[in-house]
Amino acid sequence: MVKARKYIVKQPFVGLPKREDFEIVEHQLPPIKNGEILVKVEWVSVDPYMRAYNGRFPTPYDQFGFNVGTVQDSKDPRYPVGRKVVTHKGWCDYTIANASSETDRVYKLPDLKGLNESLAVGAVGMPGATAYFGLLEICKPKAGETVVVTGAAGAVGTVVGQIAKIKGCTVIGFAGTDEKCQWLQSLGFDKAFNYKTVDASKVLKEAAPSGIDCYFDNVGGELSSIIISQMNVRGRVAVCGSISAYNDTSLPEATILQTYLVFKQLKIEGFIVDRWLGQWNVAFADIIGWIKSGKMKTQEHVTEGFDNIYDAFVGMLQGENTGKAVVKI
Ligand SMILES: NC(=O)C1=CN([C@@H]2O[C@H](COP(=O)(O)OP(=O)(O)OC[C@H]3O[C@@H](n4cnc5c(N)ncnc54)[C@H](OP(=O)(O)O)[C@@H]3O)[C@@H](O)[C@H]2O)C=CC1
Ligand SMILES: CCCCC/C=C/C=O
Repeated sequence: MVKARKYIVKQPFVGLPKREDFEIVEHQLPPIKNGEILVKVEWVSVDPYMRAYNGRFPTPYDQFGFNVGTVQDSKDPRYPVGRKVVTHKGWCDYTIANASSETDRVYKLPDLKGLNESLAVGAVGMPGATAYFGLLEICKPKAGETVVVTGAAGAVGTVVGQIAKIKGCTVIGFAGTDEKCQWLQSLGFDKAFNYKTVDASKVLKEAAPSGIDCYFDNVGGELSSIIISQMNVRGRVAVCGSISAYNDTSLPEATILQTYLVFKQLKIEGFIVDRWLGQWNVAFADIIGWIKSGKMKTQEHVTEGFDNIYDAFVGMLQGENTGKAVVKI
């Protein structure tokens, strides 16, 4: 019998999630059954969808999310003891997973070619696949075009901007501090602006005098409306998320964008990365290749310790992370 710990969400979040919305529960894991594996978790991911999806589930529920670990016991020959795996079993230190379960989402750790295993919840995990397919399949950027990405210094945004550079585009990012913006320019972004301090409309007119062709929207809100109002005819918008409003309790006032959508004939498409689940490995292979060849850089904001996952989560929601927010268990 293994003693395990996990985070339970006790009550619906109101505004920014509070520590008392969670409870850490210690429990005995039963012996594994046929088809199951026992996993020792080493890396846990904290992501915005854990906030955004909160209202979808009746409480209490186990906090879901991707993690990376090692198989300690196995009754599934595909996942022998010692095998490194990714699961969607969330914020826990030990867990039992079933690779045949859609919700457990077990898959073998990709061959990272010596890169850090934590990347499997970042650039070589769900956020990397989000950036890859959202940009390439929805925005379809062409060399020479101008791409704007918000949430640019985060897990998804850093990968979006760097893929757009690899594809020969001019890339403009928006992030929440001057330090993040300087770092984005060191990654090769042509321009990066602190959305908290600049006049976004003005800086965009200067940085993209010929207009914007593609917009990868991670944040929503007025910043997105300003960007969309400066797009070129037949521009493409990939709506990935709206983190600017995840903690809001009521919908903010909206700018009327229909005029721009019609006259500029824009294409706007929301997406969930699961749409390409069967092709995530294609994204991972390309991203690993770009990292290994030096064309793409990654950074992680690492929090240490199981007891600190809540702090890592709200820190990420408040912009403490540059790059991917992860927790080392
Ligand atoms: N559609 C899909 O399938 C998926 C969607 N997503 C979405 O992608 C987006 C980015 O996720 P991810 O890269 O994991 O997270 P990040 O690593 O970018 O972390 C979240 C960041 O959001 C920024 N932020 C917080 N509040 C605001 C605000 N009011 N306005 C603008 N930015 C804000 C902060 O950076 P800063 O300092 O710049 O403010 C913070 O660091 C989210 O909207 C998420 O929901 C993610 C994965 C899959
Ligand atoms: C279960 C993995 C899919 C996460 C999609 C995220 C959407 C919004 O943030």
